[in-house]
Amino acid sequence: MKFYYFDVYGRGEPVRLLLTHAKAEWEDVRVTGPTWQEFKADKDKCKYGQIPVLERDGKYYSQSLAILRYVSGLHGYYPEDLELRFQADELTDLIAEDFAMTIIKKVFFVKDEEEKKQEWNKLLEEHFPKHFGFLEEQLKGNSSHEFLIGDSYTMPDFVLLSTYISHINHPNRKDDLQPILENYPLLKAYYEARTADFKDYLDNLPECSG
Ligand SMILES: N[C@@H](CCC(=O)N[C@@H](CS)C(=O)NCC(=O)O)C(=O)O
Repeated sequence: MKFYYFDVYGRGEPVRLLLTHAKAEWEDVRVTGPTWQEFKADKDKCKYGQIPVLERDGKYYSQSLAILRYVSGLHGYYPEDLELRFQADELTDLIAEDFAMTIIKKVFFVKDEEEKKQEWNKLLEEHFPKHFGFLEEQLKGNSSHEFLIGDSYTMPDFVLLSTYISHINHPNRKDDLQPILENYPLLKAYYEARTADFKDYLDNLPECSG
């Protein structure tokens, strides 16, 4: 398998984490400049002119969350039970779209520095406490408290872990976010335990802006 994405965490990191945890055979292809223009123009590989794209056995797959579901199914992280599968989908959409993409849209895509600062402060006051609260409740309601669903990794765990890399422990953002996390003890313990599972990966992780 080859996973094509820019040299950022963004929409690609959950898939990278999942394939790493699964010990899958895969190549992390970080597309840049001229390679990107060439790849984007190739409609057989990059159907929608956007990445992430997954290549497997000569086929190309698009859309980050569809790819995530696909590799989750391949590697046993997508529950068979319909109710649990719904929970996995629900949490994945909540974390990937409502929690993480909102941060990107409200802050990273804003060009004006003053406006960016104001939006970031608003996220610190409202967005992070709200989403940390949702996640704390989910962990509280799960008998193991160690994972989002059941007692082992499922798809949304990789999405949540990727928020730690992109935001909560990111050198540019952790001083603002870690004090807020102190109010959510189960979530804090979750991040500590889960990142410990990825120690080697995290020690060798390329530093990206987000
Ligand atoms: N809904 C798509 C969105 C993909 C997307 O917006 N990709 C961005 C990078 S995060 C991209 O390829 N941007 C370059 C471009 O559109 O030319 C997904 O989730 O995969």
